[in-house]
Amino acid sequence: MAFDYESLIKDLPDYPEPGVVFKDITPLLGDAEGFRAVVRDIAGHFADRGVTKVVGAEARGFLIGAPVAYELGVGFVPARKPGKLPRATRSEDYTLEYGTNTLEMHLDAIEPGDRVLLVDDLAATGGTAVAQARLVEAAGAEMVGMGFLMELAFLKPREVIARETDVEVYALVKVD
Ligand SMILES: O=P(O)(O)OC[C@H]1O[C@H](OP(=O)(O)OP(=O)(O)O)[C@H](O)[C@@H]1O
Ligand SMILES: Nc1ncnc2[nH]cnc12
Repeated sequence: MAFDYESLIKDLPDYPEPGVVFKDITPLLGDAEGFRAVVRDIAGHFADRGVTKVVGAEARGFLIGAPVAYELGVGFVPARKPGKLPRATRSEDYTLEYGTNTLEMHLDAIEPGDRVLLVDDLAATGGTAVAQARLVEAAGAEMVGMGFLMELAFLKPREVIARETDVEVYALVKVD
């Protein structure tokens, strides 16, 4: 039977600002069986796509993206908030449900010919995913898919992502 992810994702109304219902995944991450199921489900879904790198955004994208990369047997590339990566970077600005931000990636982290899977805990507006897709494409590599634990479907992230790239978007939990 499929794991009941939703029972371990807690809703916090009006966090971090009024009107936003924050999805807290820390109970799921803290559950050995649930955490392993998330990682194996996303990695298994993309296992036969020739992925050579997994990209994940600071901070929650690291928590799921890095173990998915390990499970797939490929490298992990961090997309970080400004000023955190020590060498030359590319950067992209983006908007999200509660503000704006910038993500940076090392110039040499991804090469032409790489086949990249993006992994994150959640797609809300889709802005964070689009910023990462732009960084991957600017490096001359190919996006092969996006895997999320959760999709806030009412914010229509798939529409925003589809304007940028036609890769498959896979989400374990859909919130309408
Ligand atoms: O689809 P979007 O509207 O772009 O939102 C999704 C992003 O928002 C959250 O990260 P956040 O920027 O809050 O940073 P954190 O992981 O450091 O908490 C989440 O982990 C996703 O990366
Ligand atoms: N509602 C939400 N809950 C948790 N993380 C988020 N990132 C963007 N929107 C979010």
